[in-house]
Amino acid sequence: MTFSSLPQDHQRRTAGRRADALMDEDVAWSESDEERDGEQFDREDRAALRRVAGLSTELEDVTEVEYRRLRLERVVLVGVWTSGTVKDAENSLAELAALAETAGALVLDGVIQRRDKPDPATYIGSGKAQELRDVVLETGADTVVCDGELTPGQLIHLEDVVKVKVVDRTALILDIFAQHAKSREGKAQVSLAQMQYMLPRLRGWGQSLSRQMGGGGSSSGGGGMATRGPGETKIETDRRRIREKMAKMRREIAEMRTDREVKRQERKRNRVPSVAIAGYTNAGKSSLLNQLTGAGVLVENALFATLDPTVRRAETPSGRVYTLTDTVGFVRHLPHDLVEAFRSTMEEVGEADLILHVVDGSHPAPEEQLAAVRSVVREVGAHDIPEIVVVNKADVADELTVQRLLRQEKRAIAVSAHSGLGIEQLLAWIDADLPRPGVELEVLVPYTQGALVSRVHAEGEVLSEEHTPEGTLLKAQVHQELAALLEPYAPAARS
Ligand SMILES: Nc1nc2c(ncn2[C@@H]2O[C@H](COP(=O)(O)OP(=O)(O)OP(=O)(O)O)[C@@H](O)[C@H]2O)c(=O)[nH]1
Ligand SMILES: [Mg+2]
Repeated sequence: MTFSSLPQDHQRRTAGRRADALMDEDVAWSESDEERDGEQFDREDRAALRRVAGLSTELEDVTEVEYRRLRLERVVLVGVWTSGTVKDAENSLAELAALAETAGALVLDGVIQRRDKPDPATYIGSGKAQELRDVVLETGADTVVCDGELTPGQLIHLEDVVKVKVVDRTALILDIFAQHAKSREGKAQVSLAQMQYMLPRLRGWGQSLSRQMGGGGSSSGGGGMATRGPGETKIETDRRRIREKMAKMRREIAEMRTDREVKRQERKRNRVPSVAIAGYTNAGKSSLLNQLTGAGVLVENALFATLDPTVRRAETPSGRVYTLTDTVGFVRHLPHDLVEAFRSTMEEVGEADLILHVVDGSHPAPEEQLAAVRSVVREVGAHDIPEIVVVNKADVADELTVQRLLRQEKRAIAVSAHSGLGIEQLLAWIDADLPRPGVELEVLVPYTQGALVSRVHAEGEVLSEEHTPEGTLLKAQVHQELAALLEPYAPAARS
């Protein structure tokens, strides 16, 4: 069953509105109990009611639990503007629109209400909620998306007023992640976050359901519809099953993590420096990875195109080898459950030697994006890792914005992952910022040990190289392990 098909609160639906909508009344409905009670419905209401087919209060499989999936819906956006300028509020709603479209919805309209804080009962004020109902009717929307995380109560109450499905930003982001996750680990992480989100809301919706189904004040005397709601016991059972499922999921994720951990440890042991590409969603992280390494990672003008970290081997202009990791994009108000679920993935960022923080220079509010990313990066404990701010899309960005960012950020560079502008310099910066290997030595490596020389090039930093009759005379900085291997070739005088 899907919760999205829960009956709207039709008992309390007043008639009279839009009598014209009844002109093409569906015959099936003219025979319903409610109709005989003299109630009339809007076309949207009827459509919503009709979706009830197959409604079951039984949770067959908790993984099937739906939490208002948002796909191919016709949506109206609504935001509460509490602080900042009107421009900020509009940007936020524009981002919500991009998110909704990424989830596969069609955005019909968007409204913002100026308030000190969201209404505790209905998110927007009750008067505005009525206006929103009108917008819903005018546009023929079947879903309202709120630009925030709503309490279970707010979701229910607002649904009561607008009479269509209401979802919040968190559910929307979870939905996009669910659609985009490809790896087993990614899918499991999203599922876990969805269940976490669902848990408190299950109760709310359960109550709503029982109120609707057994609800008082029904003119049909409470005999027509089910008189028994799913009841607390039923909800408790569902919640327990979800919790069990979550525990199992956590164990599975922990196992999958081990595998990746092993690989990461291996890279660490081999002293391969790692560079993580982090940044706001759609900033051009994957494009940059492709530009820097020639990898064919999926690039899409959609939010959260990348959900699984991709690791690529790369080489600096001077020949040092490092790994470059593409990561999940960030977004403002990333649901906390999701941050938790993706913690292991984000730890890739947390353990990097250098972070390339990509920001879309053509975005109206790049500073906000930088701040949003940093707040999550802090959460995974990656705050003291050196960072290069990569102002991307310089080919289309406003020159003044780019200059402003370059001024504000300590170590920032303007590039275009498309045209290649600035990439050469960025590569040089990466080279310079990679951790220096610890041991400086001078060795004379016989030509029979060519492999060792190659390793010095790849893993260390060659300061000078000379080909003598006896072998390669190298002055280089290398890590401990390599230094030990080179030990036999150090001229006795110097060791
Ligand atoms: N004009 C311009 N567009 C760019 C540039 N780099 C990336 N884009 C576009 O920006 C969009 C997002 O690029 P991606 O590389 O997928 O961005 P991402 O940061 O990996 O996004 P997610 O994985 O969704 O978080 C795509 O439409 C790219 O073509 C650039 O330098 N200039
Ligand atoms: Mg990407």
